[in-house]
Amino acid sequence: MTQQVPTLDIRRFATDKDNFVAEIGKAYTEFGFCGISGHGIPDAVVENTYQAIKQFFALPTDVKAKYHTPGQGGARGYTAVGVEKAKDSKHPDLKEFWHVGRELSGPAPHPSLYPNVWPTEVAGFKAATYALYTALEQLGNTVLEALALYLGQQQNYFADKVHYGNSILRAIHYPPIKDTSTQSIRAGQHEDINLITLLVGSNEAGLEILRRDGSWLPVTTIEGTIVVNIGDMLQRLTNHLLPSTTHRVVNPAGIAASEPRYSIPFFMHPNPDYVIDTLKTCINEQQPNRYPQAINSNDYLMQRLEEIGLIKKP
Ligand SMILES: O=C(O)CCC(=O)C(=O)O
Ligand SMILES: [Fe+2]
Repeated sequence: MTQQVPTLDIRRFATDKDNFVAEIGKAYTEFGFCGISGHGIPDAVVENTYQAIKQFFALPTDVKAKYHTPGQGGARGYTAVGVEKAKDSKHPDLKEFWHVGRELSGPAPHPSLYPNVWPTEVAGFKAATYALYTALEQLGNTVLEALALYLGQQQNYFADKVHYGNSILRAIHYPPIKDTSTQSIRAGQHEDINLITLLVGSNEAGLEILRRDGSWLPVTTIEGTIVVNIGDMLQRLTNHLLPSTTHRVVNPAGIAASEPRYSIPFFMHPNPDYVIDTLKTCINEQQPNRYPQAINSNDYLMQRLEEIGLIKKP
């Protein structure tokens, strides 16, 4: 039987907690990925965001370029095709994207929490995308509660570590592929940097994860499922108990190459001044601490953004 990334109904976290926690832990230790259904995010919240981002990406290149802020590593607003590449890859990804960050009600608790920019050309862009940001953050908090229990911590372990996290909603447009002889792919193989990623729109073909035997497994889920995967920060915190699984987005074959693809990952980050120090519950004689040196999460992020071409080395 071909293996599949499992899908779990998040409502069971309230009704069947112990089993749910065991099952989600098993899914992550095996795959680093899990589909989440029963999340209650209305279709309209997702659909409104897709409408808004499709309108934005359809704007002329020079209009979109106005929304790129130099020196921020693409943290907010627009990043053009050809800028981001996977770590260790020679070829840039075939994608452009827009980043929405946290809206702050007062002064920024950390300088990396930049203000958002919003495109004036698309009516309702902020309302639509920020509604999705908020909904995904809430779902992410619930997934982190389940993972905290799996890791032998209090359910609310992550709450005060993410409440002003520098989380980012990334709306991605992979344009139709005109040059089918290109060496680039839509998203070169990589691991996500953050704690967890919640991916909306993964029911469109193309996403694949790397299995331990070296094969690529397509992630196929039914519509409405949100795929949630572990990123490098959580892998590091858990001493690789929860693996940050390598994944990529491949170019479609044949006629499908002329179709665009859209997807919306939400990269959930800890507070920028949170220090990632390996959990004691994840260290033992068989699994000695791989990271005896703790690291500030914003410093870690900066190192990683350099590797993928989003910020220049100082
Ligand atoms: O587009 C997708 O399905 C995945 C994108 C992704 O892996 C990323 O942006 O980190
Ligand atoms: Fe990714």
